[in-house]
Amino acid sequence: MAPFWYISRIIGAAVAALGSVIFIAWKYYFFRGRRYWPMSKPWSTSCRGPSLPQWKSWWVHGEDQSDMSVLLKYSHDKQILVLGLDGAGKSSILHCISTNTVKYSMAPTQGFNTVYITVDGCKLDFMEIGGSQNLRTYWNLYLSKAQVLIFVVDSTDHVRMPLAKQELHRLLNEEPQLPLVVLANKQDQKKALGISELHKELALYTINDERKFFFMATHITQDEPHVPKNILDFKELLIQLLS
Ligand SMILES: Nc1nc2c(ncn2[C@@H]2O[C@H](COP(=O)(O)OP(=O)(O)OP(=O)(O)O)[C@@H](O)[C@H]2O)c(=O)[nH]1
Ligand SMILES: [Mg+2]
Repeated sequence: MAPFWYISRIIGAAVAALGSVIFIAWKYYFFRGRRYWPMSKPWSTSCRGPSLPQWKSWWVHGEDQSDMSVLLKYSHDKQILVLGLDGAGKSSILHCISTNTVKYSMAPTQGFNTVYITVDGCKLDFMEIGGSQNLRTYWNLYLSKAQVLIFVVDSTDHVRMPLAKQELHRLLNEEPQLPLVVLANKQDQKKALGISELHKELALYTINDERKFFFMATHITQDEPHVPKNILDFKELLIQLLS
């Protein structure tokens, strides 16, 4: 009986050890291909999965809102919502403007992706929500807290242009006053639609006069050693718009 008990203890320990190894391997596999910029960087946070972002500066969550110091703490932050279909280039653009380096994002944003920049003591918080179909249902939830909506379009995606238009106008109907910047991205590509074509395809002529509206061509090419001028212009526009 004793050897059997001894062997069963050894098997039990082996199964536990194997379980740990499988768990570690699974964690490694799950996080290895993430699109998010490393968590160690102070300007970036991100989250996976279906849970909604708990972004403190996005709304004063879980704090006593009657306390004026709390309100003051967040009053200088500007929230910028970055949306657009999957693959449009949202993460790549955010990386570029927050780090001043050019690098394509490596994997689709599975949840949300936040970065910030500080300009003259004012913090600009960017929140990208992934553009895949399941995440688009969350887009509306963040509109009311945003000071500006950036909508990024892949200018080469002719097939999904009607879908991009539909999603954009759905958002615009929700917030008729919210300032809007549409970025016609991937303009480095030969098959990219031009600005006037996109203006028509996206029915941007229907945007009402009450809304502040800007339409810009952008591209990020990894071959270029420096941040493209169009991205710097976009950053400057945002600073002007929010100051
Ligand atoms: N040629 C070209 N490719 C670009 C440009 N911007 C982004 N890309 C490419 O498009 C891919 C998708 O870009 P992302 O930044 O991940 O797109 P996204 O909008 O964040 O996509 P989701 O996170 O899935 O919603 C990148 O991996 C790049 O390969 C651009 O201006 N020009
Ligand atoms: Mg992304």
